[in-house]
Amino acid sequence: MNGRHLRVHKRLFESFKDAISGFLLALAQERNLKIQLAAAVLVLCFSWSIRVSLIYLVIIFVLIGGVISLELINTAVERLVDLVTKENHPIAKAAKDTAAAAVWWFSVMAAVIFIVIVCATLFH
Ligand SMILES: Nc1ncnc2c1ncn2[C@@H]1O[C@H](COP(=O)(O)OP(=O)(O)OP(=O)(O)O)[C@@H](O)[C@H]1O
Repeated sequence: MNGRHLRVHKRLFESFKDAISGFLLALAQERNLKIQLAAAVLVLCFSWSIRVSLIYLVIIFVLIGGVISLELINTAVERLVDLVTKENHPIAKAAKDTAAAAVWWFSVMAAVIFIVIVCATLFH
């Protein structure tokens, strides 16, 4: 392996390390993220117990990934807003509330899709 390849691998490894430490920091600081991860474990256990099909399981993993990813982006927006201003500002509020709305929308849609999957599995 030459020097250029080693550098590329090192950079890749560093960015994985940064992403994992960002995730662990958010997990330590955000109650919502802990709740969502706990809910994800329950959803996966329940899905396994009713023997959902492989394709439904893949969809459930995508939905869980979507909720967690959006929560992490929401957390990043909150941090950025807090960095920009400590004051009460309507635009700061709009930014935080809009980011929170993104999580809310995806979570509601994920819950609806999960209910459809459960019904389709139990009553097909
Ligand atoms: N600088 C600000 N100016 C105006 N309103 C703000 C400001 N910071 C926060 N808020 C309001 O307070 C709410 C809670 O903000 P906070 O930063 O405490 O997020 P949070 O409670 O950690 O949110 P979440 O539960 O989504 O993690 C925001 O959604 C927003 O409506």
